[in-house]
Amino acid sequence: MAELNQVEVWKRTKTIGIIGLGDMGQMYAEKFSESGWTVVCCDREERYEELLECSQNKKYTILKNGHHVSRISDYIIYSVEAEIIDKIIGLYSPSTKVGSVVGGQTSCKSPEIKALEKHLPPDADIVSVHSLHGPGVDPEGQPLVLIKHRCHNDKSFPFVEAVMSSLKSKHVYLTYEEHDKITADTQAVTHAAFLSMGVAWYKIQLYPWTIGVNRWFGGFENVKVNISLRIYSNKWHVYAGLAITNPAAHQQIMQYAKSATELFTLFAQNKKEELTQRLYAAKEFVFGKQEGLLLLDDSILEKYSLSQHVPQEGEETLPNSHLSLLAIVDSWHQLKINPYDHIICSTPLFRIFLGVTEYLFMTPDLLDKTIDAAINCDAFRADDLEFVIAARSWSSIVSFESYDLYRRQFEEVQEFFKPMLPEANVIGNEMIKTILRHVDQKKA
Ligand SMILES: NC(=O)C1=CN([C@@H]2O[C@H](COP(=O)(O)OP(=O)(O)OC[C@H]3O[C@@H](n4cnc5c(N)ncnc54)[C@H](OP(=O)(O)O)[C@@H]3O)[C@@H](O)[C@H]2O)C=CC1
Ligand SMILES: O=C(O)C(=O)Cc1ccc(O)cc1
Repeated sequence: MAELNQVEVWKRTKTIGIIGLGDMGQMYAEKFSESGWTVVCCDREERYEELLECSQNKKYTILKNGHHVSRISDYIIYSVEAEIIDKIIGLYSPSTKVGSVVGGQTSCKSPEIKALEKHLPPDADIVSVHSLHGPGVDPEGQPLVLIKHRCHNDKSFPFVEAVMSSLKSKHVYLTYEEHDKITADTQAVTHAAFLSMGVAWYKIQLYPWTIGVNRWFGGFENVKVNISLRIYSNKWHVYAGLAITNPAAHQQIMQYAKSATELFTLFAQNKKEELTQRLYAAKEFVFGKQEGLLLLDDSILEKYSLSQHVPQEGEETLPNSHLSLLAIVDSWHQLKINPYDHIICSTPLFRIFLGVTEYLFMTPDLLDKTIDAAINCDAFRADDLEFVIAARSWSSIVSFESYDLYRRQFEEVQEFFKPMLPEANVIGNEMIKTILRHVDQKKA
């Protein structure tokens, strides 16, 4: 990190440029300018007047387009859709200020780095970043990946670090290859699981929180519903981009669908012994060396329900087969991934997903009860079947690299849940805050 004096000099003399003033770009513009940096930004030129209008009380300046931003900025961040990153970098690169540093904020780094190498003038340095959380989460303490890719000037990297320190995030230093491998393991599969739950509920036309305590009730189910709806309240391109552009993610998502299919087949064939052996082997591989307190427990999640129903005495919740959670642990085992290795570079959603699977596998008797429910209780069979079909369908869409189908499937489900999204976001935010606080306390 640079000396304080040096940072103050940079703050007075350097300009930060942001191309793409969507959710993430806007968050960066606000945080950097609030910390005293000079920030200029733009979105598509058609939005210039509108953005000028609504940025009147802001500390950052709106410019007409990426050429205007690029020619005066010392650090330029491209914060646009992953699908168009090559095109946009190609468009504005000729205007890059001589000797500046350039990077991007897309969620998968190989295409971004390739585009920067291909289009930037050779005097520009390349440092890319990735905040591992959505725009609604406070960046303080969250992982922020910094990729020092090409630095002729030894001040370039400390300069970018100084800018980024405005976010108060935890800096994680990786190469772009390491970044993409890890985020395929963490983000892409996590999203595949919750996206598949959403499709399954949509296909059976069920708002899971509306059917009383009989099914989809309790802490686990709150996590599934809240996180799934949280993903569907975001923009489709964020999830499509990070899954489709990352080749490592294709393999992971395919394995997740395969694990879900194979476990479901064991349920349907009544093969309890085989199922038990397979899940215990996965448990040993993933959680065998875990000691100490669990990341999460069911009781802290119980209050975050979208349901208005107050449980009455004598009302019992049927045990769920938790296929979506069994399948993730099985796929970690099949791919020999230790999810704890990635916690340093993980998103809140991944930590929550790991927390609930850990709870399921490590709480005495819970896994056995779940296996028993999967084999002997058919209350969730139809839902599980829809889940398997949904997981396979997402896996095909991603491996065929179809942005169009991804968008159509995502938006169909988004439309179904639309009336509940604002409320789900409020509850989901509270749940995430509590969980993160809880996980931090346990880690401490
Ligand atoms: N949202 C999240 O949770 C996170 C997202 N990311 C990544 O950050 C990037 C941005 O995401 P996010 O902010 O959520 O997405 P948004 O869609 O909110 O923002 C992207 C913005 O870039 C604009 N844009 C498109 N073309 C141009 C152009 N030629 N010049 C200037 N602006 C342009 C888009 O306009 P238009 O909509 O009209 O196309 C849009 O406003 C993505 O690559 C995403 O993967 C990273 C971490 C978290
Ligand atoms: O936490 C998650 O997985 C999210 O859904 C938010 C998100 C989306 C894209 C990113 O590149 C980083 C974070």
